[in-house]
Amino acid sequence: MSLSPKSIFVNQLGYLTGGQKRFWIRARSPLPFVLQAAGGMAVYAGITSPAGGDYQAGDFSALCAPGTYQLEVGGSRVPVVIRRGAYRDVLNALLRFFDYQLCGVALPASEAGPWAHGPCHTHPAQVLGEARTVSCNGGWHDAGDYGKYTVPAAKAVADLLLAHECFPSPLAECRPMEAVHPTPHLPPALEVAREEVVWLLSMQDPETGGVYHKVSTAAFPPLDTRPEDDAAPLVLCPISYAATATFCAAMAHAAVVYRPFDPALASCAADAARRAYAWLLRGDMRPFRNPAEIRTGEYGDDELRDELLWASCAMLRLTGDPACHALCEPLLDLDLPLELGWADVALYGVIAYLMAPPGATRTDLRAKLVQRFKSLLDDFAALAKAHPFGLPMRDEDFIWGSNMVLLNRAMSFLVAEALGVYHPATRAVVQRTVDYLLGANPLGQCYVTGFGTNPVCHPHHRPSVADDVGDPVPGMVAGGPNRNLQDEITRRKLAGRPAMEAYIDHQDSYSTNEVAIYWNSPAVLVVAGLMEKGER
Ligand SMILES: OC[C@H]1CNC[C@@H](O)[C@@H]1O[C@@H]1O[C@H](CO)[C@@H](O[C@@H]2O[C@H](CO)[C@@H](O)[C@H](O)[C@H]2O)[C@H](O)[C@H]1O
Ligand SMILES: [Ca+2]
Ligand SMILES: [Zn+2]
Repeated sequence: MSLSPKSIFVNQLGYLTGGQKRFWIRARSPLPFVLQAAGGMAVYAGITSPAGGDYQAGDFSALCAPGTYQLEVGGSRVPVVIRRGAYRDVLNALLRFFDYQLCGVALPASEAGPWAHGPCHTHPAQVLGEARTVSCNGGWHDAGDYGKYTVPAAKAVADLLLAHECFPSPLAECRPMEAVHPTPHLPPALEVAREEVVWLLSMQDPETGGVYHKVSTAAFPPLDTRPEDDAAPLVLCPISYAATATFCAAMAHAAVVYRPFDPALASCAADAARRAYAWLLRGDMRPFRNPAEIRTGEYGDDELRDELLWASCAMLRLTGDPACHALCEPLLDLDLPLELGWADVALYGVIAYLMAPPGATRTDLRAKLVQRFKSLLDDFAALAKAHPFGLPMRDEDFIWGSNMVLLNRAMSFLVAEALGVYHPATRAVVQRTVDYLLGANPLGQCYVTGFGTNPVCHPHHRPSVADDVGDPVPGMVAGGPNRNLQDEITRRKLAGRPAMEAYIDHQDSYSTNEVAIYWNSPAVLVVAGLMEKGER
């Protein structure tokens, strides 16, 4: 049977010498395969085995010698690389993406290369419905738009702080855009995240401790608007429960992590967290809805007990205060979905509880949470076992931001292991996730801009569309397949496609091809974690 090279799916950045190495083909029956070293000598041979659906998988983990090989299967050949540090460059780019998203600062060509731009959105924002203005520039643009939203920012910050806490050494090799960060420079993930922490602090109302939901223009500007040309008035949208709770959690987390590196910032964050927590205990759990005159992203969320759970556990970790524990207990008893999303955040709460000083927590409750964490991973492992590409995903999980759903699940395994909760499936799930993200998927698509033999070239990302640079900003994770076809171009072009193929590399496909800070943030942790487990 002859195969087109387009039916052979590999991790397009390569494989770590000591790691698990697998490729996939679209074929119904097993096929022999050979790996040839430069010069054509066959150095490894095997036969594929059924992976589920129309897919076969070939495993060549036993081949560890670094090199560039030709994989020959079904009469076609594709290059395969095995090398130490195969993911070092992409990790660096995934982290530098946050610097490219910086708002209010000029990105010099010395750091940003051709994607340099002037300062943007430096004007103050008007508090909706009031004459008052607030200066809340800085921080990161959320995604392909220029809005800055507290709730997803909190996830992105938490992920980068957890990445630093769990895997500091792979991240130590990254190089943020130092020229745009103040001195003293911090470990890379903390250096990058500090900008968002400082911006978040500006989103808290000094009077009440409540936190504004977002700052944006009233509507999304046209796609070909450069950052520095987006001059429409900025509006600060009302304080919300979700913003205040996720802010509280992220600030409490930052207060712990930055203490040894930037004690002044840590103490500001601790104080802000306390005031936000006090607001929560007074505030009513009202979901945020966009005001009538505002048409940018809403980040609405009707279930807010998980945000209170996350805030309470993060405050417990920061303060050890038994009053926080009293609030954590009933919330931890609820059957809230253990996720790391922007709306479902309960697993951040469980992680914070398990990272709290043992003396501040109950041993039996810790044991119960470890058990719940383990069974969550068991469920993910069962999904991965049944999935042709070994992913902890069902078809219904391929939604808007499906790459984040997948990365969050891989992140769950890695953070669990960092907390001493081991699972036999961790290494395989994490490797398969990175293989999928970097090209081993039914579209042969590498979902990170600037990387792979088939990278994302046309992301829904205003700076990349508006500039006169051919290639998009590098290191951005695209949202990925979304079987719900939620934009006009996917409805027109992708009707009936299988879930994993409901993606199009087109700038107008905001529901499959946008980028977002909270899609890159789990990718930073997962790739760093894989490097930690393999060898760099
Ligand atoms: O596209 C990324 C963001 C760009 N900035 C504006 C934001 O509003 C936008 O966020 C996305 O906004 C989408 C539309 O509100 C969100 O999509 C929703 O995501 C839900 C799952 O989180 C799905 O169940 C639901 O069908 C889908 O509409 C998605 O999560 C969320 O990441
Ligand atoms: Ca929620
Ligand atoms: Zn800006």
